[in-house]
Amino acid sequence: MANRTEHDTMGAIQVPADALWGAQTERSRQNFTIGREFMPQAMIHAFARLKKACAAVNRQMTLLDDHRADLIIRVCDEILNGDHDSQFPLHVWQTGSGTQTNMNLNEVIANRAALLDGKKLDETRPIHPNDHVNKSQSSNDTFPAAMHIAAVFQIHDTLLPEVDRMRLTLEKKSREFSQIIKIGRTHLQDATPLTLGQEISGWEAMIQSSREQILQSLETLYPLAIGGTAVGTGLNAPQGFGKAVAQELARSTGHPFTQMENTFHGLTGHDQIVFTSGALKGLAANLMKIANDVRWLASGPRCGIGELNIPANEPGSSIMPGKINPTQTEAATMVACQVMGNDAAIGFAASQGNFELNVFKPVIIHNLLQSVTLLADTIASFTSHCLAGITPNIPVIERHLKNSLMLVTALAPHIGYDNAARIAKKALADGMTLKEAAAKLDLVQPGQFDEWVNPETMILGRK
Ligand SMILES: O=C(O)C[C@H](O)C(=O)O
Repeated sequence: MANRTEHDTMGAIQVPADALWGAQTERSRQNFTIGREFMPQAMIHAFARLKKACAAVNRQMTLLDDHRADLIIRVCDEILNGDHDSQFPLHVWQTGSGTQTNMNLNEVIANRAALLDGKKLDETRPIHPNDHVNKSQSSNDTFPAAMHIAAVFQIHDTLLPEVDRMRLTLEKKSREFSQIIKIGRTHLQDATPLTLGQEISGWEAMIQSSREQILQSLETLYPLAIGGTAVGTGLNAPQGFGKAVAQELARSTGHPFTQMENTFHGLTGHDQIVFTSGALKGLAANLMKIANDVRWLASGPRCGIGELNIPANEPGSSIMPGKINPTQTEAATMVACQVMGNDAAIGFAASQGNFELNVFKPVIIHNLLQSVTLLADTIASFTSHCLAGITPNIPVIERHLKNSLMLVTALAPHIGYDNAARIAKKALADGMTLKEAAAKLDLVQPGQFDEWVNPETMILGRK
C-alpha cells in the first residue's frame, strides 16, 4: 500500500497515501491496537457538530478568517453526512482524555479542507490541525462536551422513540385485556385476582417512569464543559467562547445546550453520565422484569403456566421438533445484564482520575452509548416481535382462577382470617374446591359462598 510522509512534533511518520488523517492519528493507530471497539460514530458526529460551532464562534471573535472557517464548516458537514466514516480508525482503548480522537478530527478536517481548497495531501495545507481546527480548544474540554452531545442525540433520536412505542403497545394491550380476570401471584404463590389489563398496566407505568427518569438525565447533559480548555480555566480561549459555542450548538441542533457553570467540574467529574447510566439501568431493570413475567406467563405450552400466547417467530430447537422458545425475552434480558455491567464500569471509571482531569473518558462514553444502542434495539425488537402479538390463553386463565385457593381471602371479612385459613388448608389437603371445604367445615353455606367469593367483585375499579 502506498504511503505519504506526515510530520508532527515527534518527527516524521508514514501514513497511508490517501488517508485524511495525519501523524498523530497514525501514531495512535499503531500504538493502541487494543480490542475491537472503535470510537463510536455518535462521538465522531458529536465532535463534528462541536468543531463546526467552534469554527463559527472563532470567526465571530475574529480568530479565524472567513475562508478557513468556511472550509472547516464544510468538512464538518461532510462528516455529519457520513462521507468520511472510514477516516476515524481509532480504538476506544487509547489515551484517557480522548486526545487522539480529538486530533483525529482535527487532522481529517485540516486535510479534507486542503483538498477542498485545491491542494494536495502534502502538508502544504492552509489549515493547521492544532492552530486552526483546535483553536480556543483542548481535548480536555471538547471530549467531555462531545460525550454529552453524543449521549443527548443518541438518547433522543434512537432510544426515546422506541420507549414510546413500547409504552403505547402495552397501553393498547392493557385496554384490550381489561375484562380478563386472572389469578394474581406474589412470592411465586397464588394470590388474589386482578385483570390481565391491570397486570399489564403496571408494566406500562414502569416504562413511563423510566422515560421520565431518562428525560431528567438529559437535563444534566445539556451543560457542556466547552470553554474550560486544558484545566478548566479557559486558557487560550477568549472570554465568552464556551458560552457562545454552547449557544451556537443550541441554535443549530434545537437542544438546549449551555456552558457548564463550573468548567473544572466538567473536565474532572462525569457524575452526569453516571446519573444518565443510572436512568438507563432503571429501564434495563424494568425491561428485565417485564420480559421475565412474559416468559413465565407464556411458559409451557402444556407443562408450564401457559396463560399467555406469544408469537412463534422461529423454530426454537435444533433437536426437539416443534419447540418454540421465548427468544425475544431472552435477548431483552441479556441486554439488561449488559446494561447493568456497563453501568458498573461507568461508575468505576467516573470515580477515577486525578486532580484536574478524569482520564477514563473513552470507556465511559463507549459504555453509555452501547447501553443506549442495545436498549433501543432490543426494545424495538421485543415490542414488534413479541409484545404486539401477545394474546391471552383464556381456558388456562379460567382454570387457574377457579382452582386458586386465595379466592378464600374474600371470605375473611365475613368469617374471620382463621376460619378462612382452615377452609383453604382443608381444600388443599383433601383435593377439594374451596366451596366444598367451606360446606364440609360448616363455615359458609353454598349460597353465601357464591355471593361472597366472586372474582369480579375482587378486582376493584383500578384501571
Ligand atoms: O489534549 C489536550 O488538549 C490535553 C491533554 O489531554 C492533556 O491534558 O495532557
